[in-house]
Parts: sequence; C-alpha cells; structure tokens
Amino acid sequence: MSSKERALWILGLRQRDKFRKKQLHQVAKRLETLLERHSLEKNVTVEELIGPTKLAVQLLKTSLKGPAINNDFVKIDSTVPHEVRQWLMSTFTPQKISARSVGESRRKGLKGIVAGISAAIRMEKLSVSKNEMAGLTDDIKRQLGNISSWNFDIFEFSRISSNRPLLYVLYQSLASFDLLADFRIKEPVLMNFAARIEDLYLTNKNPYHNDIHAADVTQALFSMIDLNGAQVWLDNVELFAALFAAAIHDVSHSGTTNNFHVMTKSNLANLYNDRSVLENFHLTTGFGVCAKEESNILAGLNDKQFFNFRKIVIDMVLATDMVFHNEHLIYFSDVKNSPSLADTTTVLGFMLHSADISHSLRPWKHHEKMVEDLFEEFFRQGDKEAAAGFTISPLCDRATLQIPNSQISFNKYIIEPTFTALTDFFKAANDCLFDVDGILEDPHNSQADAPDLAAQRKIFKNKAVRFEKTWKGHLKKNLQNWEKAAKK
Ligand SMILES: Nc1nc2c(ncn2[C@@H]2O[C@H](COP(=O)(O)O)[C@@H](O)[C@H]2O)c(=O)[nH]1
Ligand SMILES: [Zn+2]
Repeated sequence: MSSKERALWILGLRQRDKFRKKQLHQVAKRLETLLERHSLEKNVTVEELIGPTKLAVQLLKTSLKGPAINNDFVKIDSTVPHEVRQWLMSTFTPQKISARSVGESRRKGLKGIVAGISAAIRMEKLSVSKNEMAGLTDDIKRQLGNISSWNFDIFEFSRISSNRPLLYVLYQSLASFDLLADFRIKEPVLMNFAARIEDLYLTNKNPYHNDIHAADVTQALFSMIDLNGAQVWLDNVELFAALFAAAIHDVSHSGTTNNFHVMTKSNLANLYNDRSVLENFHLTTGFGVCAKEESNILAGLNDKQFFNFRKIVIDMVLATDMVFHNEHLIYFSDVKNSPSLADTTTVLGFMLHSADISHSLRPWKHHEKMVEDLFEEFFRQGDKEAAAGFTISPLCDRATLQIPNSQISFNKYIIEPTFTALTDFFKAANDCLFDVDGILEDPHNSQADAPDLAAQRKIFKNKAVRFEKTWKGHLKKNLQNWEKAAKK
C-alpha cells in the first residue's frame, strides 16, 4: 500500500472522530436551547426532546467516557455445579474496591491508527525480517519460523530450546517487529534480561505459573497481533510494551492466588494493600530486572517513550487480574461499535488478558497439558489451605473436584465470550481502518483511491475472520473432549 493510501485512511478516521464531536456539540446546543425555552416559555413538548436526547445518548455511549459497569454480566445457568459457580463469581466478578476501572482508564483513542503511516510498514517488514540470533540450532530456527502460528507447540519448543522457551520467544517476537533495532536493544542485554526473567519464573517450581506459561502467553499475544493485523494500528512503543508486559506478567509467581495472599495476610498482600497483589508484584519484579545496566532493555527509550511504555505495561499487567474480566467484556461489547474511539492501552490490556487464558483455544494436547498443570497448582494451594485449617478455595480440593465439568463452565462462561468480544473488536477495527466511504466523504479524496482501499479492507477483515475460525474450531473440539470426559 502506498503512503498516500495510508494517509487517506488515517484522514478518514480523523474526519469520523471530528464528525462525531461536531454532532455531539450540535446536539448539546439543541438540548440547551430547548431547556432555555422551557425555563422561559414552558412550552417544550416531550416529542421535541426525544430526538436530540436519543442522539445524545447514542453519541455519549460511544464517547470518551466509557460504559457504565453492570455487575450482572455473567448469567450462569442452574446446571453449573455449586463450587464452579462460586469460583466463577468470586474470581471473575468486578469488585467494588477495584483499583482500576476500564471506564476510568486514560483514553487516547486508537491513536495507533492515526500514527499508522509508519506502523503499516511493519506489515511488510514482518515477512522479510532477517533478524537472527547467533548460535541458534536448526530446530529452534525452524520452530521460530512458525512464531505467528496459533498452533505453535510451546511444550515441544521448550524441549528443543533446552528449557529456554521464554528467552527465544521474546527475542523472536521483538525482532520480528524490528523493535531491537528501533530501540537499540543489544543482543547480550536482551539475553541477560530474558534469562533473568525466565530464571525468576522457575524459582518457585510452579507446575503452571512458570516460564512455559509466560512463553505461551507472549507467543499467543504476538500471534494475535500478527494474525489480526493489529501491528498496523499499534505504534512501536505500544508493540514493545505489549510484548514486555506479556513476558513479565506472572514473573516470580507464588503458585497461589491473590485471595490466598489476602487470607493468609502475606507480606505481599501487606505491601500491595490487598489490591491486585500478584500483578503489582510481577510489575515491580519485571521493571526491577531493568534496573541493572546489563539487563536494561529499556535504556534506548527516551523519557517520553519510557513513561508511555511504563504506563502501558502497568495497565496491561494489572488487566490480567481476573477481577476486571467483566468490566473488560462490557467495555468491548460497547467499543466494537466505534473502534476508532477505543483506548489503545485498554485494548492491549484485554488482549493480554485474553492471551493469558487462551490455551483453551489451542490444540487439545496443548490445552490438556496446561489444564493438568494448572489444577496441580490449584490442588497444592488446597493442600496448604487444608493443612492450615482454612476452608479450601473453590477448584482447589483434589479430593472432590471434577475437572471436566469445571472446564466446560470455564469455556462457556469465560473463554467463549472473551474471544467473541475480542474478534468482534478486531473485525470492527479492521473495517474502520479502511473505511472507504468515510474517506471518500472528503471532497479532497479521489474516487480513484477507492478500489485499492476496498481490497485492503477485505484482506484485513478476512484476517480477523480466519482467526475466529481457527479458535472456534479448537474450542469446539476441546469442549467435545471435556464433555466426553465428564460422562466417564
Ligand atoms: N478453571 C480454569 N481457570 C483457568 C484456566 N486457564 C486459566 N485460568 C484462570 O485464569 C487465570 C489466568 O491468570 P494468570 O495471570 O494467573 O495466569 C489463572 O490463574 C486461572 O485462575 C482453565 O483452563 N481453567
Ligand atoms: Zn498468566
């Protein structure tokens, strides 16, 4: 695509935002006039008010304020076992004390779209990226060549990379977007950083929250970005922040839940005041690794970039606290109607949250192993709770839990709605990127630009559609397998 074409769709988006703001001003003025008339003459009819009020509501809903939060979002049917229902409600329901609300987050719009002229070039770069780390074996190279694939086998990759899956996945995903060159990250510094983070994931010997999970989530996020063409509307700092956040999002995990920290009055719960205890800890630990010069991969960012990067990473990792799950879903069910008004950081947070639970949409072997590891970790927490005389947390009792039934509910109530919202957003964002009509509304743009833009629009829309088809296929098979297992 030529830079002129890119400039045209960016122009189209700006015009659309301007148009919405103008509409909002107009409707506010109209309502103001009616109110003034009402206070003077008392002759305003309800019919006169309905039209502008409806328009105002519609515009406000898609405006920068974000939607109201509704706690009834998850409606769980009566067939779900009591323990699973309890777990769903306590883990994924917004808390009154939530430290951060999607509706309150800083909103800068999908600014990446506006800054997309240079970002679009990344699409072309991705396929020709020649970055290659020294000393890679042929096996590692071959597997890394598949890093965009949704079927990437992280367990096999961990084996062939001699238990360094995170190090190589992080390296390859940064290199694929040319971020190593853009932020002047030297290879030895990246190696020090990635190896230190990977080691920290291993210190507690967790069955699930370890370096394989971190590598899996980083690869899932990379794949999600690439398969949906999101690198077009993300700028370099946003891409770097997203991959960094994925890599550190569970670093030094204790193998127990936030609730466990709060209930046991742990040092971490005290340090972080019971709010998103683990997520805050992962952030402090991850940024802490960059405090040492030899592992500071952020040294090439200027101050403005650094503070922007840090804000994105913090928001993204905090968004992996499951208590924000419903807030995210509500935000996305609304923002898909006006993706150009979406806040990029909130979108990235939702993408990381989705990547964090995405193993349910991977091939069965991959998903099955992740579930086995996750439940072993849950059960170890249950053992600790039992030993300390606490009530065993939902899903943590190895003596009673029926894993297949709980997985059916998890997939139905958490996974499917999450990925439906995410793909709907991607489709809408891709549509709006190449909004041919919007662009041609401007008399300065020529009809001759339309055919190419229409073709690009189709290509991008198809990307999100293909991604949806892939995850839906895996989800269906995985659900069938859990249903079979539940009947045994
Ligand atoms: N019952 C299930 N819960 C799951 C599954 N996969 C993930 N999860 C839950 O989500 C969080 C993810 O957040 P993290 O940052 O801690 O990784 C995890 O802790 C579980 O609570 C699943 O397949 N079944
Ligand atoms: Zn995680």
